[in-house]
Amino acid sequence: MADSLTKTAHLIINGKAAQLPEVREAVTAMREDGHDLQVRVTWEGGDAIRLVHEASRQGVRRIIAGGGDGSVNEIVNGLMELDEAQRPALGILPLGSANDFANGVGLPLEPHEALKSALQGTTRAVDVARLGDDYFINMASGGFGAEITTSTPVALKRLLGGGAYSLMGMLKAWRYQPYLGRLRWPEGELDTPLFLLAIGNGCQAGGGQSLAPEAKLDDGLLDVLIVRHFSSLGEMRQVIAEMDRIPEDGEFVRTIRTPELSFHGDGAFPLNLDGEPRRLDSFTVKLEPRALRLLMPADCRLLSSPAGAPFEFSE
Ligand SMILES: Nc1ncnc2c1ncn2[C@@H]1O[C@H](COP(=O)(O)OP(=O)(O)OP(=O)(O)O)[C@@H](O)[C@H]1O
Ligand SMILES: [Mg+2]
Repeated sequence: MADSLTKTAHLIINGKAAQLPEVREAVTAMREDGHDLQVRVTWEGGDAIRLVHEASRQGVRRIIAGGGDGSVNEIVNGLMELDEAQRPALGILPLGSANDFANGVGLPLEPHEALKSALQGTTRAVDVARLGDDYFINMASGGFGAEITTSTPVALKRLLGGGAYSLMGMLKAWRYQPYLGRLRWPEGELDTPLFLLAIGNGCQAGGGQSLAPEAKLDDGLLDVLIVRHFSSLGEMRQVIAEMDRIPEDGEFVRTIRTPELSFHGDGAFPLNLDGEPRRLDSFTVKLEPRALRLLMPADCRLLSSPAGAPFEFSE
């Protein structure tokens, strides 16, 4: 254990956040505690993946992602390109504006606590979702969910918070159209005009919106939220009421749990992977069960079984 604490960990940090005094202080404090923590800074998108590969070639077994959900997503993609046996464990130093994944997992947000938890915490194998060649660890949100998580998070907050009248006006002004397509999963299918689709490995997106409140990171299942298109204020009130309790089979809101889900649409469907925007006609999301070891506090609420094990080097 003492031996493992002296081994190198890499903090790969978004250049935007690298000079924050509290980050410097946290790194210094961890080094004073005896951790061999090296820092790598990104300049632009794509750097983090390259730095993950470099770290892995140097035999680094722990990588800490310093940044927001986009940085975590990029580092997860870098890690998933590596063979599972060589794949370093992932810790998170949340430095984004939303930090939906870190918040959902319940990771400490204060830099010193976050680094401490990453370097001294337990490691747990968690599922990672894959869509084509892209991985995501937290959530894919589609339809209105994708529009709002990229452009106007305020709108989703209004929907969930009950500001129906203003939202309905806004949707009309946008000439809001439903997304047509068919959802398929191993146990069923659904052909319905969609308002919002959320595919959760983690539980929240869009800056704290709990779209998959029951999601677990290690259950081999995606928690899918399907919200059917609505066209009147009365229907919207019903949607809002249902979003409040997220039923399994409501009039507009439906939830399913599945290891795999595909969507075949009539046109380009806006989709957001961990906050990164895409437009796709059709796609399939599959889980890679327990493919990544996450460094986290032992009592994480997103795990289906409670106890974690202290980080051990496998070599
Ligand atoms: N030095 C840099 N300056 C600006 N952008 C960068 C830099 N390095 C990397 N990036 C890009 O910034 C993107 C977003 O960063 P990140 O997710 O860390 O912050 P954020 O968007 O503020 O966080 P959140 O998604 O939690 O709100 C990354 O995916 C990466 O492509
Ligand atoms: Mg799950």
